[in-house]
Amino acid sequence: MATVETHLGRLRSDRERWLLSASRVALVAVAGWFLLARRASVSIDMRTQAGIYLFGMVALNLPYGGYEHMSNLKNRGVPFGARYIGAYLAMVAGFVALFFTAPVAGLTVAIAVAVAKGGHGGLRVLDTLVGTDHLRTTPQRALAAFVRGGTVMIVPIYAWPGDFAAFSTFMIDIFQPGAFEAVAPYYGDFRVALGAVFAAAVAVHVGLGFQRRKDLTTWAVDAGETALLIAYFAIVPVVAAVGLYFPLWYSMRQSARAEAVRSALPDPDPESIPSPHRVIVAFILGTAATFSLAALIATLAPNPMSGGTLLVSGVAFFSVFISIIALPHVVVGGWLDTDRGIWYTP
Ligand SMILES: CC1=C(/C=C/C(C)=C/C=C/C(C)=C/C=O)C(C)(C)CCC1
Repeated sequence: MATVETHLGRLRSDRERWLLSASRVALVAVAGWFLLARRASVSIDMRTQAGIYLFGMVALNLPYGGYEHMSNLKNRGVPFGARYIGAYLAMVAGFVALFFTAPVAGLTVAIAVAVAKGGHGGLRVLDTLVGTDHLRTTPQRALAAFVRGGTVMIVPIYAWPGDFAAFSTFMIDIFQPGAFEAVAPYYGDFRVALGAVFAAAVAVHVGLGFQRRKDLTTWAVDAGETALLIAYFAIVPVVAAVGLYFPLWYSMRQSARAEAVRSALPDPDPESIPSPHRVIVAFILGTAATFSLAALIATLAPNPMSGGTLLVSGVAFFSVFISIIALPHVVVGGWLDTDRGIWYTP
């Protein structure tokens, strides 16, 4: 039996506490390993990084996304499910069209999706499991989400410019070979300007949170985790860093949040629990739709092997693909569905 303690008005079980701690320990361990490796002049090559990314994102993180949809759509009736899936597919189609017609804009949106997902998802974990009393207004919450999510992409844009630009090129080349060249000369200035905006955002977020805190712990956990994420993305090479962040941090913490939400609700009516065969059919249909979409994009795109080798091209292709299916996940499932969306917090 998990012991339950009241913390800032929230309920946390041992398992939820364990998952939060495990996500922090995992990031510290990965960053520590890369720090030691660098000191010992051991560098990991791009093939290994790409293998880590694909394992983390495809084998570990993708199934978690499927689970989020399943639990979100469970028992919500056919009209709701149809509207949700309709809106979802419309956004997917729009984003695919954007990549084909304006891939630089497509890449920009993909980066924004990763920031939004890490940021808003992370904020909801804090809401449920830690407390966010230090974040009083909507603009302050938006700033908190920007800072948390910004660690995932903005810190690597600054800390790993070579690899970031190379993979940006591969992602764009899938659709229009050579199109990155038009913006490549601005990367250096953009990197410095974005880095400065981000540093200012972090300072304001941490400072304002301290000023408005009710309880020092909540603010300290937020500030400490922000510092951990910044250090992690600055130390760990970008491809391995992103590939491990989503399964080890994002999904692990969301599953702790989902557990807390579930245990805060009354026990479900046994009649409303879907039968195993419906769950299995839904999972298979979801998997088939996901893989068919990937196959369709790979078939239609002029240059799906833009990175040259299988693993490097796989990272570029999967990053485009996961962003395409994650955009409606964030907008439809996360922002529009305020009743029981993917980041629902009671
Ligand atoms: C631009 C760029 C990248 C982009 C990755 C993206 C955009 C990942 C999106 C992930 C999402 C949305 C996951 C959701 O669960 C890499 C590969 C890190 C390499 C460096 C350059």
